[in-house]
Amino acid sequence: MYTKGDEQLWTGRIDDTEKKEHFRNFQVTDVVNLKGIDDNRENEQIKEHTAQYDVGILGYAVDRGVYLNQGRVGAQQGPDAIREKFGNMALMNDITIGDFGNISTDETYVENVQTEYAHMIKKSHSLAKFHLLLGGGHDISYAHYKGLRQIYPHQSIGVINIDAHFDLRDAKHATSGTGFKQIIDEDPEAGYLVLGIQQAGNTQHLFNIANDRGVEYVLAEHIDQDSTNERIASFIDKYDVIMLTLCLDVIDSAYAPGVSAPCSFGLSPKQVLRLILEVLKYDKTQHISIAEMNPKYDIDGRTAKMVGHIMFRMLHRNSNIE
Ligand SMILES: N=CN[C@@H](CCC(=O)O)C(=O)O
Ligand SMILES: [Mn+2]
Ligand SMILES: [Mn+2]
Repeated sequence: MYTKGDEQLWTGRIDDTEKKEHFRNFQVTDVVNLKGIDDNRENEQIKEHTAQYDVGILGYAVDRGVYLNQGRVGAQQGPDAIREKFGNMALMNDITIGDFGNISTDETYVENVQTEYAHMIKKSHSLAKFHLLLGGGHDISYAHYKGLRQIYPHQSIGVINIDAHFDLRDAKHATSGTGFKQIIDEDPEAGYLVLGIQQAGNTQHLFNIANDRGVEYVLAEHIDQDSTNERIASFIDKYDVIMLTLCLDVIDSAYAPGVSAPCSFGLSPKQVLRLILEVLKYDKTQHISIAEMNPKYDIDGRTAKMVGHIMFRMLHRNSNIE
């Protein structure tokens, strides 16, 4: 079900109400009700009623897929926790932000909410130049892919996942651990590159699936090798559109305790940011999903704040919105 963004989340310290150089992100954020925008007339209505935002935020407030994957729940509150931290960070450059609200579900399974989320990704696409899709469990990955498929029906899609895990599980129902298996089963043209894989975090069976299905990956301990950039470049070169998704459990649990499945020997935030900026450099990515933010296990909001920082750095070095 769709819920308009909560205006109360976009509040914070006010240094000045007029001069932009004093502003924080919340002071340039509009809460936009997507329900008010007709599916079939979206482009005309956008022109009439809404400027195009530099950045759009759409939340996937769902942790049912984590539960179905035997994980610890709490990520339903992830999108709002990130909004609060990001909103209070300084505004750099003269960007505008649209909060397009959250999708959530009361259902047992996540297939329907994934379909609804994909529809909302399509619907909000022309409302912003760059989109942040905030989770929620990593079942957001399949919804992200389905949304891109609707936006780009004929283009090839390469999927880059910054993650400790392959998420290549087979299951009767979609979960937070099945998203990329669903994508490659459904779309033989899609490619899949995972950056930051933990050997201890994936069984031999999952490595076998990855190898059998031609999945490309870089282990966490090899991420700083020069060859990583070459792997990214040659992967991106093969596809028209790049879907970029970040599973926050790729980051060491010292920095990111507030995730569904915390990780030892994970990447540092700097390493992750470097990977994201490297991918964005190729200008084939207009949507990034950020998954598994779980405020229930966060310590002093440090994980949510780190995500806010990652968003800040992405948005202020992003050629899509310059
Ligand atoms: N989305 C997360 N997926 C991981 C979870 C691992 C864990 O719970 O330890 C997976 O299925 O492998
Ligand atoms: Mn993961
Ligand atoms: Mn994942």
